[in-house]
Order: sequence, then structure tokens, then C-alpha cells
Amino acid sequence: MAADTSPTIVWLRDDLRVADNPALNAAVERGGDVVVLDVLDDESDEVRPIGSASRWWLHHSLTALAADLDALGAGLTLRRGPAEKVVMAVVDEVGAGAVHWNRRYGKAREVDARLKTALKDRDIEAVSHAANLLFEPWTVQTGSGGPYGVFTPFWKACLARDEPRAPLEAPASIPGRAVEGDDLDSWELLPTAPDWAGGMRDEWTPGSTGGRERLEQLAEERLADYHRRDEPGFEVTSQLSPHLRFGEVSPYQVWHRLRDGLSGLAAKNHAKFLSELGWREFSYHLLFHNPDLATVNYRREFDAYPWNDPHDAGLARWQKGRTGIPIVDAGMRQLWHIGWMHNRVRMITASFLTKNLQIDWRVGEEWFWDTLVDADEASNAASWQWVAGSGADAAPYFRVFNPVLQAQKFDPRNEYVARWVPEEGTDDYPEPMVDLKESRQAALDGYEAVKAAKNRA
Ligand SMILES: Cc1cc2nc3c(=O)[nH]c(=O)nc-3n(C[C@H](O)[C@H](O)[C@H](O)COP(=O)(O)OP(=O)(O)OC[C@H]3O[C@@H](n4cnc5c(N)ncnc54)[C@H](O)[C@@H]3O)c2cc1C
Repeated sequence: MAADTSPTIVWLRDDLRVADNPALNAAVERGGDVVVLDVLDDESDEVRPIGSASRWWLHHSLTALAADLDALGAGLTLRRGPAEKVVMAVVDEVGAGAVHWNRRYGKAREVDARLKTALKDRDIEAVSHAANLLFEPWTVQTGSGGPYGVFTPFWKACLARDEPRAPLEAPASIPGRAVEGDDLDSWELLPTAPDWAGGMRDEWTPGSTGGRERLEQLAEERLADYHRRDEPGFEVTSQLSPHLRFGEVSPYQVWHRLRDGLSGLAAKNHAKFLSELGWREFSYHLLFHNPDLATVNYRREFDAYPWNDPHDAGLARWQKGRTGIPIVDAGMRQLWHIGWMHNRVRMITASFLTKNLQIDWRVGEEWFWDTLVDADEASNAASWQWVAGSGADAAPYFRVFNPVLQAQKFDPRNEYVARWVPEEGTDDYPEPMVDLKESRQAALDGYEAVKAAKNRA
């Protein structure tokens, strides 16, 4: 029988890289031409349209990826529309015999499952690969065979398994097949009126090259100071999150880059850093088993919480960084300016919204979804629920962050606040929009309804 040299489609999603991309390597190994396809899907019911800051990132990430693919001999085909329809249309256009992709783990996997069935019904090979998580969510199970709901035993179980595989080299060349597609500019991913992305341009280099630079900086410099990761004024965290979110860098590449050659404090901080990657894995574990994580309370008794009306409670002041609480305002302005916020401050701002203003965590999750360049369907939803108290392994609801004490502890020299709220202490800066003590008590009173619902259940 003659070898099948029909073209293969590689359908890219959250894996915008040429190295350590199992779907791409498998397509090249199969033989025949390779069509590399990216689809902007704002239409499928199961796919959450990405937010404004992520759109900015995506534009630049695709530009970088297209250059990397060109250098290997393949182009990047862009199409817009519901993914199942679009992929099938490209299959027909080129007479593809196979479609490969790397897995995703939220609701959108229903799209992938339907497409796989439809392709197989037509005798077209449809293969999904593990690429974006170190441990496939369904393979990590409790002793009784269920999903984990607590981080520590989850991560212990992961670490007890075989070490994650080594990252794959990029193909030496790709026999690319040109297919007509959209012009990236026609997707209108960049802000124009106004162009609010200046701070992001200064801060970030979207794409694998920028991601690799962050990884090197982590290994060579930042990891040695990582024990100070909770201090927002001191830049020691990796800032790899948007690169991981868009798959420009894979967790396998991160894991293996940090595996050998560390010494001193960097070696000491290594396990802590890996456990942060573990939180990413845990968030995906939760999302896989709870596809509605961004909209439904993980702990259902929180359905009874009497949230305030967001507009009456001052949502706009929180969004604009005008609450009158300096560390909260600093975080919200950092977010607006560079599309990223330090983890400690994400916790403080989220706690302020859900507890001191008693605004539903879903409202905050949506704002972060729109404004973060690393907005991630698993980590964002899981973290918001964690802070609100409704999530898995969440801090007890009554542990309300006091933002003033948090700032004293983690920004003792006021460096972070001074950078983002230079007018603090002048007449231009507003008074606190709520009394912290009273609003904390109001939050705890609201929690009584949750406790009552739990007791009834
Ligand atoms: C309310 C709230 C919302 C959040 N939303 C997101 C989000 O949309 N996307 C996102 O990637 N992270 C989110 N996080 C988690 C965390 O704040 C960021 O991952 C981290 O700040 C990214 O900075 P870094 O890359 O320098 O982190 P590092 O400390 O260098 O950590 C390395 C990597 O580990 C992962 N990671 C670290 N901490 C966490 C965590 N707590 N949960 C899950 N993964 C983690 C990230 O991929 C990160 O890049 C959120 C946290 C909170 C409290």
C-alpha cells in the first residue's frame, strides 16, 4: 500500500510555540505537507471569548509565532469562526488526512470531542496530545479514585509520580503548505481608540523568545531571591504567567530548565517555585472536574451569600484604583497599566472586593479576565473562588485580609505603593471608600447565610 502523504493540519490553541509542541512534531513525523492553523473562535458556546488585554497579547504572540514558523518553512494560517466548522472547512480545502492538536481542559474540550468524532467518522486521523500540563488531570486521583479538592495532597501525589518527560526539540524544518487565511490585522485585536497598551508594550515581549528570556532570568537571577516572592516592590517572581497561558513556553521547558545546575538560595527556593507551577496544575485539575468553575460556586452553600449590588457598592472605584486604600489602588493601577498584578496584591484586591465591598467574586473574575494578559480560565476562576472562600482548599471565609496590615508587612518601605499611587498623602488622593473594620464585620454577617445554607444541606 502506498504511504499516505495527505496533508496534516496542526490546530494550535493555547500552545503558540514551535519547540516542545507534540502536535507539531507528530504532524511532521507523519510525512506530507503540514498546515498550521490558528482559529479565533468567539462564537462556539463552549469557548469563552478572551478579554481585551489577552487580545493585545494574542496579536503579538501570533506575529512572533508566524516568524518562527516561517523560519522553519511553514506559514501560519489564520481563520475566524466557530472552530469545528473552520477546521472541517480547511480539511476539505486541502484534502487533509489527519488533524493533530494539543489538549485543552475546560468546557471547550466538548468542541474538540465533537470534532474528533466527526473526523473519525470520515476516516480522518484525529489525535490529541498532552502538552500544556505536567500531569493530565484525570490521571491524578485520590486513594478512593476521585479528584483532589485540597492542594497539598494533590501536589504530593504529582511529585510521587515519574518525572515529567523532557521537552521536545522544535522540528528541524516543516514542509509547510500555504493556505489562504485572514490577515491578522483584520482580527482587530489591538486597541485603537484609545490605545491603552503603551504600558504593556514597555513591559512585555509576547512570544517564545520573550518567554525564554524570562525563564533564563528566573534561573540566573530571580530564583535566588524567590523567598521574597511576597513583596510586590521587589521583582523576583518569574512573570512567566502570560507566556505559560498562551503556551509560548511549556511547563516541561520550565521544569527541565530548573532541574540541574542550581546552587545556593536558588536551589533552596526551587521546590517552592515548582509548587507554584503545582497551583497551576491544581487549578486545571479543578477546572477539568468542574467546567463551570468561572461561574458556579465550588462550595454550593455560597449560593446563599447576600452579595451587594456592584454599582452601588462602588465597583468603578475599585476598577479605577480610587478606593482610598493605597495597596488596593496600587494593584488595580498596575493591572490597568501593564495587564499583570503581583500575586500577593491579587489576593489583597480580590479580598477587598469580595469581603470589604461584598461584591460577588464573579464580577471581579470578569474584570481580571478582561484586563490581565495572563487571564487563564483555570487559574483565574480557581483563585477568585479561593479568595472569596467559595473555592477548593479556600482560606476560611472569616480570614479577611486587612489591606493596611498587608501593606505594612509586604511593602514595608512603601516602594510598590509609591510607584503606582504617587499622590498618596496629598489632597488628590481620596479618603477610604469604606471603614475596614465595619465592612469586615458586614462581610462576616453575610457569611451567616452561608453557614445556615450549609447546615440545611
Ligand atoms: C484573584 C487572583 C486571580 C488570578 N488570576 C490568574 C490568572 O488569570 N492567570 C494566572 O496565570 N494566574 C492567576 N493567578 C495566580 C497568580 O497570581 C499568578 O499566576 C502569578 O502572579 C503570576 O506571576 P508570576 O508568573 O511571576 O508567578 P511565579 O511566582 O513566578 O509562578 C510561576 C508560575 O506558576 C503559576 N502560578 C503561580 N502562582 C499561582 C497560583 N496561585 N495559582 C495558579 N498558578 C500559579 C503561574 O503559571 C506562574 O507563571 C491569580 C491569583 C489571584 C489571587
